[in-house]
Amino acid sequence: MENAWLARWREGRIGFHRDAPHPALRRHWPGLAVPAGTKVLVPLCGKSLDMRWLARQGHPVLGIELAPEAVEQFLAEGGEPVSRYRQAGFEVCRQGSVELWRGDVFHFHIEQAAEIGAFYDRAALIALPPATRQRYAFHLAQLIPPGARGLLVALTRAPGEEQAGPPFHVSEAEVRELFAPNFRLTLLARGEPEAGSGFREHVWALVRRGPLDEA
Ligand SMILES: C[S@@+](CC[C@H](N)C(=O)[O-])C[C@H]1O[C@@H](n2cnc3c(N)ncnc32)[C@H](O)[C@@H]1O
Repeated sequence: MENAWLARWREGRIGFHRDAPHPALRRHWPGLAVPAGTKVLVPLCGKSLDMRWLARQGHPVLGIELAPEAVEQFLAEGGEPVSRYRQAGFEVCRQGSVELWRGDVFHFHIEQAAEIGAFYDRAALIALPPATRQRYAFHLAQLIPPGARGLLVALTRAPGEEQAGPPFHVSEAEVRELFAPNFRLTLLARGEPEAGSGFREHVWALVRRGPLDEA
């Protein structure tokens, strides 16, 4: 069966896309104190302008995205020259200091992740169905070195709507359960319910634990 996200991109059903960098990124990224020059992994990146914002803060960015439309639209909207090559089964497109790896995030492995030192997940975890979220949290932990930090913007749905999705309702308890084995978590902010949808975004800071860093 075709991944439902590919159909969404083909049909232009991308209500999740924002036409400006996410306020939570602008507000909370500086507090993580990730040094400029640190490469930031952006899993399930879509064509998010958050990647350009991160690049402007001096970070090389590595986005991973399944949908060719997302990648091509991002590059076209950037308007800068693009270089393309294939690596490890991915089509990699580089524009300025942003590289987009087109393919399945679960096929992206540690050998390709050598330089990554931080991450940013907005609407990646919550794009995945329950069983896949466990796999994602574990996979992310494999790609991120001890001490690396990241921001996670998750989402809850209005009471009574929790079974719908995507985007999926992911409670605070589930975020803790998924990530606590490998990350230290701090809930930074609980957003207000969005008018109409009732979606609430929650912002978390995560730090990858080292082997001696007890839960
Ligand atoms: C809810 S959107 C969020 C996009 C982006 N983070 C943003 O904030 O606009 C989720 C994205 O994940 C992509 N996606 C879904 N499954 C994926 C997978 N297994 N590997 C890579 N990308 C995937 C979809 O195509 C979609 O663009």
